Amino acid sequence: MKVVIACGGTGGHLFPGIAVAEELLKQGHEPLLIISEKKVDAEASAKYENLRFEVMPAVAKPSTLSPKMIPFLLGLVKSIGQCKQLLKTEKAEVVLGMGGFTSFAPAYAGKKLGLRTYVHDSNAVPGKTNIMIAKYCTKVLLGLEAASSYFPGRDTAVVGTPVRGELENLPSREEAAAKWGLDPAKPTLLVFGGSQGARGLNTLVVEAAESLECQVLHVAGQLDFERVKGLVGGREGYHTLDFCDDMPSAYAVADGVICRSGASSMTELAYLALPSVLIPYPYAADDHQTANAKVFADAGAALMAQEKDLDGEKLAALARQLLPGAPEREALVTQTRILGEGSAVEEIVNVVVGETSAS
Ligand SMILES: CC(=O)N[C@H]1[C@@H](OP(=O)(O)OP(=O)(O)OC[C@H]2O[C@@H](n3ccc(=O)[nH]c3=O)[C@H](O)[C@@H]2O)O[C@H](CO)[C@@H](O)[C@@H]1O
Repeated sequence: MKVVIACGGTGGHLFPGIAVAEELLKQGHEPLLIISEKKVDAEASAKYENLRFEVMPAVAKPSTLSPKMIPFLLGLVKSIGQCKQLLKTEKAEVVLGMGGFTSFAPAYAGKKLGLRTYVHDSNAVPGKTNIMIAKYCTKVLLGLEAASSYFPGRDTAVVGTPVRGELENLPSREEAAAKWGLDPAKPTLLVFGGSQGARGLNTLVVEAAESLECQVLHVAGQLDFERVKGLVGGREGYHTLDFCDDMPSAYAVADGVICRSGASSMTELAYLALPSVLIPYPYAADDHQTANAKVFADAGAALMAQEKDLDGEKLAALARQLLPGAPEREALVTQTRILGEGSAVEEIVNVVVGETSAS
């Protein structure tokens, strides 16, 4: 079956799309991934030589009264035309949008051509674009049950969020520690701020680490890397990097994680049963990262704190609970593992290739 997957713009849309494409390929189907012109898409897709990618311009929607609205609408019309052409040339049978604005034109074009069309939303509070796209879709696929109420009258299915295939086989802790110049025998925290990094979180972690007895692998993000490196100085057992293109090795050395509550990051934590402190990105649309983090915190699968309520000392007290030997750690691991059960990739592929009629 020929399936076009629109998934660019951010790691949180791209990696789940790649995971679905890899499974489709394994099952003998023919996926094609539409990604955006953004650097993050080019970098992340480069290592998947087995997959076919098509770059399409995607412009984020400006606010309704913005003067940018007219060029945006013209761009959108053009983009829909290009997508229709691509779907026809590709002889696509199904369109799957992994969410966000890069999904709009492909999903709309697919609907107009009479193809089965799906959109996936991984957050507890779905994006406005996805709510808009939903009316052109055969079915809306959700990462978290909490999002169902935002799609009244639509056919929805809670399928979870796909995890990248490369996390199936982590390197050994020893190999991973050697890669980062860390000691495999020492407790280790992994810190990252989503695919775009996080200045406030970075500062808090550097402060907290001063009183923690553990190593730190800190992915600071490209924009904040030099500043964080300066703050850390030559501290032993503290490895800072700008972007991590080897998350399996990063997770393999970690006993616990401090990160934002983006849906893909959280899905990976659950899949690997890693305990975490989740610090929602304060400016995320509709505060959806707080809603995401609450799902894990309410299940006892993670600790959660707002950036504004934290200082170095408070964060250190939370992070200590993630380290081996801490009495709280075992329950967090158990609950996280429960949330990681089931395979979203399989469920999505079953829906996408299994259904036969458009609604
Ligand atoms: C600020 C914001 O609005 N972020 C949203 C964005 O997430 P964003 O893409 O920022 O974050 P996610 O947590 O969903 O995904 C991050 C992905 O990037 C990977 N990674 C991260 C750092 C790194 O150095 N290398 C690397 O590979 C992680 O392993 C993960 O797979 O889309 C998600 C899906 O709609 C939302 O849930 C997030 O809330």
